[in-house]
Amino acid sequence: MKIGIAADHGGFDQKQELFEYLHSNGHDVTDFGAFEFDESDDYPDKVKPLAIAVSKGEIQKGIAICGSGVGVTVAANKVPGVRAALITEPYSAHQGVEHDNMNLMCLGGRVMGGVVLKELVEIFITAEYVEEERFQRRLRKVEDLEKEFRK
Ligand SMILES: O=C(CO)[C@H](O)[C@H](O)[C@H](O)COP(=O)(O)O
Repeated sequence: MKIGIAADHGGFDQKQELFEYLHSNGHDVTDFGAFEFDESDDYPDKVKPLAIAVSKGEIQKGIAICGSGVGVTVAANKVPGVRAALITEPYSAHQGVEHDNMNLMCLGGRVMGGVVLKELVEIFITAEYVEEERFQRRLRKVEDLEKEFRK
């Protein structure tokens, strides 16, 4: 499984730490930037390459971090095929994958840190989508929504 990670300035330090954590634990993880701290960078620019890679299926699990986690969530969900959510606690980190096939987990670097972030990442990357009819039906409806409003 390929994992991708990205952050703006609000999550830069946490992104560096999580990349090292995942890499040193033997995961296939790609850093999509930011590659240096720039307090004037903008979250849509920073999450876009990761969201595109998730959309193309090049990355199976994406992790995006900004200050609150809200900006990267909003931006990533504009890319077709991305199912991004802001995650702050363990239940949603696995249920979001099991029920909703969440493929991009968003985190707030200014509201969470350290061990909590690592725990949420562990839960997210180990969770698997459960192919039950009701979940499939709901995801088809999400795809229909996407198609309805696609230009
Ligand atoms: O949290 C964010 C968006 O939801 C961003 O990461 C920024 O931290 C936030 O917008 C604050 O921006 P600032 O330029 O650092 O004041």
